[in-house]
Amino acid sequence: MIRVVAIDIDGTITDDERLLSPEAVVAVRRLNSLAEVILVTGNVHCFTRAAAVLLGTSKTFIAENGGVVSWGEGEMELLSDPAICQEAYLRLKEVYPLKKKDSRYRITDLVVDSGFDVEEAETLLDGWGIPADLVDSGFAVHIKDRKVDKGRALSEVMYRRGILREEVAAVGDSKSDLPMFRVVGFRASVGNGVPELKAESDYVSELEFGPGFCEIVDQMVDREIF
Ligand SMILES: O=C(O)COP(=O)(O)O
Ligand SMILES: [Mg+2]
Repeated sequence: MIRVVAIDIDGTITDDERLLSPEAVVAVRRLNSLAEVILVTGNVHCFTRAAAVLLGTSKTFIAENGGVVSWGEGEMELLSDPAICQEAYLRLKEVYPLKKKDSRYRITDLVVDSGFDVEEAETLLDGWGIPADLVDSGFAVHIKDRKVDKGRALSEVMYRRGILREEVAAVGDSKSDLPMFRVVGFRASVGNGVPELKAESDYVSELEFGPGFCEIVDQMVDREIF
Protein backbone atom coordinates (compact mmCIF):
# COMPACT_ATOMS: atom_id res chain seq x y z
CA MET A 1 0.00 0.00 0.00
CA ILE A 2 1.22 3.55 -0.74
CA ARG A 3 1.86 5.65 2.35
CA VAL A 4 4.07 8.39 0.87
CA VAL A 5 3.50 10.45 -2.29
CA ALA A 6 6.47 12.46 -3.58
CA ILE A 7 5.28 15.37 -5.69
CA ASP A 8 7.13 17.76 -7.94
CA ILE A 9 6.00 21.40 -7.94
CA ASP A 10 6.70 23.37 -11.14
CA GLY A 11 4.77 22.00 -14.10
CA THR A 12 2.99 19.44 -11.92
CA ILE A 13 0.84 21.40 -9.46
CA THR A 14 1.47 24.68 -11.28
CA ASP A 15 0.86 25.84 -14.85
CA ASP A 16 3.65 26.56 -17.37
CA GLU A 17 4.14 30.01 -15.80
CA ARG A 18 4.73 28.42 -12.36
CA LEU A 19 1.33 29.70 -11.14
CA LEU A 20 -0.12 27.33 -8.53
CA SER A 21 -3.26 25.63 -9.80
CA PRO A 22 -6.23 26.10 -7.40
CA GLU A 23 -7.64 22.66 -8.25
CA ALA A 24 -4.24 21.12 -7.51
CA VAL A 25 -4.30 22.72 -4.05
CA VAL A 26 -7.60 20.94 -3.37
CA ALA A 27 -6.13 17.68 -4.69
CA VAL A 28 -3.02 18.03 -2.49
CA ARG A 29 -5.22 18.64 0.56
CA ARG A 30 -7.15 15.48 -0.34
CA LEU A 31 -3.89 13.57 -0.76
CA ASN A 32 -2.73 14.76 2.68
CA SER A 33 -5.60 12.78 4.23
CA LEU A 34 -4.55 9.60 2.37
CA ALA A 35 -0.74 9.61 2.65
CA GLU A 36 2.27 11.67 3.70
CA VAL A 37 2.89 14.11 0.85
CA ILE A 38 6.56 15.01 0.39
CA LEU A 39 7.49 17.90 -1.91
CA VAL A 40 10.49 17.04 -4.13
CA THR A 41 11.54 20.03 -6.19
CA GLY A 42 14.33 22.00 -7.81
CA ASN A 43 13.15 25.08 -5.97
CA VAL A 44 15.15 26.52 -3.06
CA HIS A 45 14.67 25.39 0.54
CA CYS A 46 12.83 28.49 1.81
CA PHE A 47 10.41 28.40 -1.15
CA THR A 48 9.71 24.70 -0.58
CA ARG A 49 9.21 25.18 3.14
CA ALA A 50 6.68 27.93 2.49
CA ALA A 51 4.93 25.69 -0.03
CA ALA A 52 4.82 22.83 2.50
CA VAL A 53 3.25 25.10 5.11
CA LEU A 54 0.69 26.53 2.70
CA LEU A 55 -0.22 23.15 1.20
CA GLY A 56 -0.19 21.32 4.53
CA THR A 57 2.32 18.75 3.23
CA SER A 58 5.10 17.07 5.20
CA LYS A 59 7.85 19.13 6.82
CA THR A 60 10.12 16.45 5.41
CA PHE A 61 10.81 17.67 1.88
CA ILE A 62 13.53 17.76 -0.77
CA ALA A 63 14.71 21.00 -2.41
CA GLU A 64 17.35 22.01 -4.96
CA ASN A 65 16.94 18.77 -6.94
CA GLY A 66 18.10 16.68 -3.99
CA GLY A 67 20.85 19.00 -2.76
CA VAL A 68 18.90 19.91 0.36
CA VAL A 69 16.74 17.68 2.58
CA SER A 70 14.49 19.07 5.31
CA TRP A 71 13.95 16.46 8.03
CA GLY A 72 11.09 18.21 9.74
CA GLU A 73 10.89 21.29 11.96
CA GLY A 74 14.07 23.21 11.25
CA GLU A 75 16.53 20.37 10.59
CA MET A 76 18.13 20.84 7.16
CA GLU A 77 20.81 18.58 5.61
CA LEU A 78 22.97 19.36 2.57
CA LEU A 79 23.69 16.34 0.37
CA SER A 80 25.58 18.27 -2.28
CA ASP A 81 28.92 20.11 -2.53
CA PRO A 82 28.22 23.73 -3.58
CA ALA A 83 31.87 24.23 -4.59
CA ILE A 84 31.46 21.73 -7.44
CA CYS A 85 28.55 23.73 -8.90
CA GLN A 86 30.43 27.02 -8.53
CA GLU A 87 33.48 25.62 -10.37
CA ALA A 88 31.25 24.19 -13.13
CA TYR A 89 29.42 27.50 -13.50
CA LEU A 90 32.62 29.57 -13.73
CA ARG A 91 34.12 27.25 -16.37
CA LEU A 92 30.91 27.04 -18.44
CA LYS A 93 30.49 30.81 -18.23
CA GLU A 94 33.72 31.12 -20.26
CA VAL A 95 31.97 29.26 -23.10
CA TYR A 96 28.29 30.19 -22.83
CA PRO A 97 26.52 33.50 -21.95
CA LEU A 98 25.04 31.97 -18.78
CA LYS A 99 22.58 34.01 -16.72
CA LYS A 100 22.12 32.97 -13.07
CA LYS A 101 18.54 32.79 -11.70
CA ASP A 102 17.23 33.16 -8.09
CA SER A 103 20.71 32.53 -6.72
CA ARG A 104 20.15 34.67 -3.62
CA TYR A 105 18.49 31.83 -1.66
CA ARG A 106 20.20 28.88 -3.30
CA ILE A 107 22.48 26.87 -1.03
CA THR A 108 23.80 23.89 -3.02
CA ASP A 109 23.12 24.14 -6.74
CA LEU A 110 23.01 26.93 -9.31
CA VAL A 111 20.24 27.71 -11.78
CA VAL A 112 20.70 29.40 -15.14
CA ASP A 113 18.43 30.27 -18.04
CA SER A 114 18.19 27.56 -20.69
CA GLY A 115 19.09 28.41 -24.30
CA PHE A 116 22.46 26.66 -24.59
CA ASP A 117 23.39 23.11 -25.62
CA VAL A 118 23.09 21.18 -22.32
CA GLU A 119 24.49 17.93 -23.75
CA GLU A 120 27.52 19.74 -25.20
CA ALA A 121 28.06 21.55 -21.89
CA GLU A 122 27.92 18.26 -19.97
CA THR A 123 30.57 16.83 -22.32
CA LEU A 124 32.76 19.84 -21.54
CA LEU A 125 32.33 19.28 -17.79
CA ASP A 126 33.34 15.63 -18.28
CA GLY A 127 36.40 16.70 -20.23
CA TRP A 128 37.36 19.14 -17.49
CA GLY A 129 36.89 16.40 -14.87
CA ILE A 130 34.30 18.45 -12.95
CA PRO A 131 31.80 16.06 -11.22
CA ALA A 132 28.77 18.25 -11.96
CA ASP A 133 25.82 17.64 -14.24
CA LEU A 134 23.09 19.73 -15.80
CA VAL A 135 19.37 19.06 -15.64
CA ASP A 136 16.73 20.97 -17.53
CA SER A 137 13.50 21.09 -15.52
CA GLY A 138 11.61 22.79 -18.32
CA PHE A 139 11.76 25.99 -16.27
CA ALA A 140 15.53 26.40 -15.89
CA VAL A 141 18.81 24.50 -16.15
CA HIS A 142 20.26 23.34 -12.85
CA ILE A 143 24.02 23.00 -12.47
CA LYS A 144 24.33 20.45 -9.69
CA ASP A 145 26.66 18.06 -7.95
CA ARG A 146 26.53 14.84 -10.00
CA LYS A 147 26.23 12.70 -6.86
CA VAL A 148 22.81 14.10 -5.95
CA ASP A 149 19.43 14.11 -7.62
CA LYS A 150 15.79 13.80 -6.58
CA GLY A 151 16.05 9.99 -6.52
CA ARG A 152 19.15 9.86 -4.33
CA ALA A 153 17.62 12.27 -1.80
CA LEU A 154 14.25 10.48 -1.78
CA SER A 155 16.05 7.14 -1.28
CA GLU A 156 17.83 8.67 1.72
CA VAL A 157 14.50 9.75 3.22
CA MET A 158 12.99 6.30 2.57
CA TYR A 159 15.99 4.52 4.08
CA ARG A 160 16.11 6.64 7.24
CA ARG A 161 12.36 6.52 7.69
CA GLY A 162 12.13 2.76 6.98
CA ILE A 163 9.82 3.27 3.99
CA LEU A 164 9.80 0.61 1.26
CA ARG A 165 9.82 1.32 -2.49
CA GLU A 166 6.35 -0.20 -2.90
CA GLU A 167 5.02 2.21 -0.28
CA VAL A 168 5.95 5.31 -2.30
CA ALA A 169 4.39 6.99 -5.34
CA ALA A 170 5.84 9.91 -7.31
CA VAL A 171 4.25 12.51 -9.59
CA GLY A 172 6.21 14.76 -11.94
CA ASP A 173 6.64 16.49 -15.29
CA SER A 174 10.28 16.75 -16.33
CA LYS A 175 13.64 15.00 -16.76
CA SER A 176 14.62 16.08 -13.25
CA ASP A 177 11.88 13.75 -11.92
CA LEU A 178 13.26 10.63 -13.66
CA PRO A 179 15.65 9.73 -10.78
CA MET A 180 12.81 9.70 -8.27
CA PHE A 181 10.61 7.67 -10.63
CA ARG A 182 13.32 5.01 -10.55
CA VAL A 183 13.15 4.52 -6.76
CA VAL A 184 9.39 4.37 -6.12
CA GLY A 185 6.61 1.84 -6.63
CA PHE A 186 4.01 3.93 -8.51
CA ARG A 187 4.95 6.65 -11.02
CA ALA A 188 2.57 9.15 -12.63
CA SER A 189 3.31 11.88 -15.17
CA VAL A 190 1.08 14.84 -15.95
CA GLY A 191 -0.02 15.18 -19.61
CA ASN A 192 2.58 17.90 -20.22
CA GLY A 193 5.37 15.58 -19.03
CA VAL A 194 8.44 15.00 -21.18
CA PRO A 195 8.41 11.79 -23.28
CA GLU A 196 11.22 10.18 -21.28
CA LEU A 197 9.20 10.56 -18.08
CA LYS A 198 5.94 9.34 -19.64
CA ALA A 199 7.83 6.25 -20.88
CA GLU A 200 8.64 5.33 -17.25
CA SER A 201 5.18 6.10 -15.83
CA ASP A 202 2.53 3.71 -14.58
CA TYR A 203 -0.06 6.38 -15.40
CA VAL A 204 -0.02 9.43 -17.67
CA SER A 205 -2.84 11.91 -17.26
CA GLU A 206 -4.82 13.13 -20.26
CA LEU A 207 -4.98 16.58 -18.76
CA GLU A 208 -1.97 18.85 -18.29
CA PHE A 209 -0.44 20.70 -15.33
CA GLY A 210 -2.67 21.17 -12.23
CA PRO A 211 -5.77 19.55 -13.81
CA GLY A 212 -3.56 16.62 -14.80
CA PHE A 213 -2.38 16.32 -11.21
CA CYS A 214 -6.02 16.18 -10.05
CA GLU A 215 -6.73 13.44 -12.60
CA ILE A 216 -3.77 11.49 -11.21
CA VAL A 217 -5.03 11.79 -7.63
CA ASP A 218 -8.46 10.56 -8.78
CA GLN A 219 -6.75 7.66 -10.51
CA MET A 220 -4.72 6.79 -7.38
CA VAL A 221 -7.94 6.70 -5.32
CA ASP A 222 -9.82 4.69 -7.96
CA ARG A 223 -6.97 2.16 -8.05
CA GLU A 224 -7.10 1.97 -4.24
CA ILE A 225 -3.31 2.28 -4.01
CA PHE A 226 -3.48 3.68 -0.44
O1 LIG B 1 13.21 24.35 -9.93
C1 LIG B 1 12.90 24.07 -11.10
O2 LIG B 1 13.61 24.31 -12.10
C2 LIG B 1 11.60 23.36 -11.37
O3 LIG B 1 11.06 22.97 -10.16
P1 LIG B 1 10.39 21.50 -10.03
O4 LIG B 1 11.50 20.54 -9.75
O5 LIG B 1 9.42 21.66 -8.89
O6 LIG B 1 9.69 21.22 -11.36
MG1 LIG C 1 8.62 20.04 -12.50
